[in-house]
Amino acid sequence: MSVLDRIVDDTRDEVKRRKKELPIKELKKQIERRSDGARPFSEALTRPGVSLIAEHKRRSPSAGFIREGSEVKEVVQAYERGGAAALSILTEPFHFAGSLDDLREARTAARLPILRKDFIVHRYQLYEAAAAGADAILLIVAALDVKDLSELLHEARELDLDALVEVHNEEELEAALEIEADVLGINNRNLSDFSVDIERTYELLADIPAGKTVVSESGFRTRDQLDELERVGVDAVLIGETLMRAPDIEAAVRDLTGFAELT
Ligand SMILES: O=P(O)(O)OC[C@@H](O)[C@@H](O)c1c[nH]c2ccccc12
Repeated sequence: MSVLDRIVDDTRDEVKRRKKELPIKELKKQIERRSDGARPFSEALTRPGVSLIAEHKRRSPSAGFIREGSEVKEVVQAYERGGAAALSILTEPFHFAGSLDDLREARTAARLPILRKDFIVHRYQLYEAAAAGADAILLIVAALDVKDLSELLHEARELDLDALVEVHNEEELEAALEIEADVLGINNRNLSDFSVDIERTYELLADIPAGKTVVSESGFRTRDQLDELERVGVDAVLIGETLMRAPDIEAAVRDLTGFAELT
């Protein structure tokens, strides 16, 4: 069984448990009560230059603990000050040590739009995301069949959530285009064996029609790499590990975004 399959199985069990604990109709009430408006996620990615989606990730199956006991507030405020365009908050509990509380905390600590980074397999999770204050959700094509993918994408739109639809190969890209995803994520990391190859982005980019918003995900470290993405027309980049490991997070973000410090 691949790691992805295991995470998806764990997620299905966890969703069953949570649905009993807090029924979807309660989440709907919470969503109605939300007073603060949605923050535009996909718009934030299409500004000039490569937009940075900065990710909060305490641990990962490939790297183990990255920043143990990380304080969300501290990290996301450094991301915002450094010039990130949006936040990605890992909420998966068992393999990434994240939670929806992390997302809620990010929401109050910073003003940037937020992506709920998780393994979405059930509509319940969309309602959870909206209730916790997410502006966007991740849909991983490798984890879903086309019918579920399409239903989740449409239901997300009804909830005013943007969807980042993640692909890793041609076949997955075709599925994402078939369901008319607007925001496509090319994951350079293979979720079955964790190997990372940034070339993946350049290979798949050639088959993406004009008008789509493209995000390149995983494995980035330097400004030069981002310049190259900008040159070929990629809209945004998603970076986690490099930033979470940085001793001075704000400075690391500035180095990548070229965002000048105000004096
Ligand atoms: O930490 P990195 O190499 O900068 O990668 C970030 C992000 O792309 C990665 O965390 C990711 C991409 N797709 C995912 C799906 C689930 C969990 C995590 C991910």
